[in-house]
Amino acid sequence: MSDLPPLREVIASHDLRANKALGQNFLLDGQLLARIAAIPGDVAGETVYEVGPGPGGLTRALLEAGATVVAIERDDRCIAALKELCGHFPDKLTIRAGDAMDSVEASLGLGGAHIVANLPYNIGTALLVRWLGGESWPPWWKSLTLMFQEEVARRIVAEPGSGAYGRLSVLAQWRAEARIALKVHRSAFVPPPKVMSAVVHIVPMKVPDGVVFATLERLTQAAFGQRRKMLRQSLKNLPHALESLEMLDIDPRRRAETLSVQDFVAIARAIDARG
Ligand SMILES: C[S@@+](CC[C@H](N)C(=O)[O-])C[C@H]1O[C@@H](n2cnc3c(N)ncnc32)[C@H](O)[C@@H]1O
Repeated sequence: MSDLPPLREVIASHDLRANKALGQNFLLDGQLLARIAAIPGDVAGETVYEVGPGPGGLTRALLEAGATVVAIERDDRCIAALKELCGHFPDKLTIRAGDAMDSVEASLGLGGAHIVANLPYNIGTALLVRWLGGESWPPWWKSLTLMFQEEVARRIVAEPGSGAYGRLSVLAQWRAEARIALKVHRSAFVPPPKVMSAVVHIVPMKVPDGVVFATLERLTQAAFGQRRKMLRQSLKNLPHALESLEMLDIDPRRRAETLSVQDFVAIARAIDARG
């Protein structure tokens, strides 16, 4: 929208100096923001839930792509700036002031929404695990398009045998498809963070039968909590785990990082069948 003030002007007029404690690293490059907004596909007519809109750069890009946006922001200084944006997109933007960690998303009427966020790094992983968790699948969201530190993004999409493969890889990949959609150089942010970033795109897939999320969570926590140890050691306190390995013919001398996502699913299913 041509009559929108430049983001730098919004930041100056609302005195939005970046607050480190809130993980504030803003994106101001319109072309880059449009590329991120396009990652979920065509969002025209779709609802997008955005966490941490800040001065509203990504929010603008999503609105310009035709989405209806519900955004939650914790920093009151940003709320006034975002309210101005509402005036440019009547009925298309809803701003919630509050903490995304406390937000009861089910009450926001977000069913079928895409989640798109340049996340504050301190809460990114916790929110991701929450969105990936839950017994009901497919989830209420249609896709996740989330900015992480590149190292975390690599863990989410990692394959077995790599150093990055771990609990987050299994939780993200057992019933969803995860890929790195875009790498973002640290210099694209104001102020630049110390490390590089990447946008991960996650789409739900069919859930494997007979597996409970909580079991998979306990299993991956135990297995990767002591990732250098053999499974017979790391899983010895998890009820039914060692019998399940035996039943599945998985060598208990193996280490967690050598098991595929399907192996973890099979072990969790066998534990649940016994429990
Ligand atoms: C990395 S900045 C991204 C800002 C903007 N989306 C952009 O791309 O320029 C993260 C934003 O999340 C907000 N934030 C931090 N913790 C939050 C929380 N718990 N709930 C909601 N928003 C939060 C910050 O105030 C900040 O605006």
